[in-house]
Amino acid sequence: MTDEEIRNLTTIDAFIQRKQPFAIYRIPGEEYPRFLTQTTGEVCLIYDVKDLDRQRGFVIAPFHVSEACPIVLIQSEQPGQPLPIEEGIIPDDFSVFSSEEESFIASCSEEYAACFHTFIEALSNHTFDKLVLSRSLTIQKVSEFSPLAAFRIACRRYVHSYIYLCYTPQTGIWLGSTPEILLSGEKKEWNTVALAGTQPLQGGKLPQIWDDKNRKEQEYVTSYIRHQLLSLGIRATENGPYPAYAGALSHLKTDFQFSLKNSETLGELLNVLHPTPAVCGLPKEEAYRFILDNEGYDRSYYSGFIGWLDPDGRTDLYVNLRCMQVGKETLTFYAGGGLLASSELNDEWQETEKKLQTMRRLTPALS
Ligand SMILES: C=C(O[C@H]1C=CC=C(C(=O)O)[C@@H]1O)C(=O)O
Repeated sequence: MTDEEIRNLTTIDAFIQRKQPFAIYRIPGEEYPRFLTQTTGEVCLIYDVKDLDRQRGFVIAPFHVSEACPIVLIQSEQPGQPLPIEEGIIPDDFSVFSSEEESFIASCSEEYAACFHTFIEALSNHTFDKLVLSRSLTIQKVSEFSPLAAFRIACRRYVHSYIYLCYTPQTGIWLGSTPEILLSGEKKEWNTVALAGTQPLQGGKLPQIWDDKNRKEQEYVTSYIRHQLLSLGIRATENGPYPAYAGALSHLKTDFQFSLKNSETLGELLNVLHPTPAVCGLPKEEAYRFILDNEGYDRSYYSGFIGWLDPDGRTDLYVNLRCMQVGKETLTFYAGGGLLASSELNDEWQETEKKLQTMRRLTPALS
C-alpha cells in the first residue's frame, strides 16, 4: 500500500475484503486522525478485562465479555500514525442532515416502554439507585454509505469527541463518536471522568442550569469512581461537575486526575472502573446482571470501551457510546440513558432519540 493510498484511504474496502484488522481514530484536540493496522497474525482475543494487564494494542471491549463477544486486541507494532485525510474524500452528494431536518420518533416503542417499566419498578422498590436502559435501532444501509466519509464528517462535526472507525473479522465494522474517557494517560499522570446527565445545547452553547435528576445521576457516577479508585489505594484530584460538549448535546462532567505507581496493572484498574454507572448502574454487580437479564437485546460492543492501550507509552481508552455497527445491508445504532426512580418514560425515550442522532446524521438519507 502506498502513502498516497493510505492518505486517501481508497484501500479501506480492500482491508475489509482481505479481513485485515485496522483502526482509525481521532483524539479530541488532535488535528489528524491516527491509523493503525495489524499486518501479521491473528488479532488477540481476551476473555477477562483483568487480562489486559501488560497488553498493548487497539482494544475493542464489549459491555459483557463472552465466547461470542470477546475483547479484541489489534496488535499493531506501533500506535496509530497521524494521517492527513483529504477533505475531498467526502462525496459531494453526501447529504448531512441539518438539525432542522432530523426525524425523531415521537412515541416510544412497546419494547422500550415494557423495559422502562421493569427498570422503574426495580428503582422504585430501592433494589437499585440507578440503572442505565439502552436500545438499538437498525435501518437499511443505502448503497452510497461510506464508513470512511462518515468518519471524516464526524471528525469535522464533533471536535470535542473521540472519533473512531475500526474493523476486525470478530467485531465487524464499528464507527463512533464518544465524549467519555474511561482511562487515559501515560507514565505517572492518568485521567478518567464521571460523565452523566444530558441536555441539548442551547443555541449552540452549554446549558448552565441542570435539574436535580441530572445532577444526582452524575453524582452517582462521581462517587462510584472515587470509591473504585480508593479501593485500589488511588487518591485522585477532582474537578467538576461542569457542563461539557458532546456533539449537539451536553453532559455534566467531573475530571479525575491521579498518578499510578506503575502501569503494569491497567487491566485490574479497567476491571474496577468498567462498567461505570454511566452505562450500567448501582449497585454495580447486581445492576450488571439485571441489565443482561432484562434489557431484551445484546449491547455487543456498545457501552464497552475502545482505544489504544499501552502500559509503556500513552493510553487513550473511551467508553463506546454514540456508535453504530456497519453490517452488509444494515446500520445498527445504539444509545441509552441513566434512569432514577423519578425518570419519565417520554423524556428518556427522547433522550435516546437525540443520542441516536449523533450517528444517524452522518448517514445519507434514504430516498
Ligand atoms: C449511555 C449513554 O450515555 C451516558 C453518558 C452520558 C450521559 C448519559 C445520560 O445522561 O444518561 C449516559 O450516562 C449513551 O450515550 O448511550
